[in-house]
Amino acid sequence: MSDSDLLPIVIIGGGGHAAVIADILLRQNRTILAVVSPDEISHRKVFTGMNRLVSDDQIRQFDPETVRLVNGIGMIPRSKFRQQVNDTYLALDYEFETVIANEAIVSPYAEVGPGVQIFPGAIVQSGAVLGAHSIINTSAVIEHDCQIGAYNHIAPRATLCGRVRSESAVYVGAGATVIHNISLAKNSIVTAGTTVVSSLDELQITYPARAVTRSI
Ligand SMILES: CC(=O)SCCNC(=O)CCNC(=O)[C@H](O)C(C)(C)COP(=O)(O)OP(=O)(O)OC[C@H]1O[C@@H](n2cnc3c(N)ncnc32)[C@H](O)[C@@H]1OP(=O)(O)O
Repeated sequence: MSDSDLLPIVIIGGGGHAAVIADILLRQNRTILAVVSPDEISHRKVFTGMNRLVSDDQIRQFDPETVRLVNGIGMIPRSKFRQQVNDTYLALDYEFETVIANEAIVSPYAEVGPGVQIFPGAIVQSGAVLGAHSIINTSAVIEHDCQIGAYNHIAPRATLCGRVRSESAVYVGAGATVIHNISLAKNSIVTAGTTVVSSLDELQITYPARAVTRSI
């Protein structure tokens, strides 16, 4: 597919996550038709000159065959909102663009699902599989043969070592390390900064060890 075949984009959301995505897309010379945000977006320079739509309903003015959507809503632990937005528009036959920053390193031997977003500095190694609509945030590392489920968020500088497997809607916080061969079940959460050395069950959350300070 040549650049001219790429469809224009509508970004859903106007916050920080959307701003990073707009920046990535502009540097790839993509056309951004509109940013959907009930809130003002003009304080973020990257949106300068862009058309703002105030309501999700206005997306339907675009024929699904003529645009691609990008979900610019950041993922919050325990929130299903991001996924619900995708489900709504997928049911209406819209497709979500896969966004890979120029500054990300993605092995040609990795598989990247539809709607995945890979931010600058991220590394996805050979044999990794990224499930649909997952976010691989800034400088996250997905090592060889990891299998990441749909709607995961791997936050900035998190590292998944070799052959980590995650099911859907897993959240790995910033700077966390998950050692090799670990499984993270559906809806589990690794809090920021944690080193995970044993697998997590569904809806489990793991916290890092903390230094204890007391008077001596
Ligand atoms: C571009 C971007 O910015 S993307 C966003 C990146 N952001 C992140 O990665 C942060 C993700 N968030 C986290 O990791 C959070 O810690 C959460 C939301 C998962 C915490 O979840 P909760 O279960 O609600 O934890 P809660 O806030 O109730 O805290 C429980 C205890 O754990 C502690 N705690 C929570 N998170 C952490 C953490 N990451 N490291 C150390 N201690 C923590 C709290 O201080 C609290 O301690 P206390 O009981 O002694 O008071």
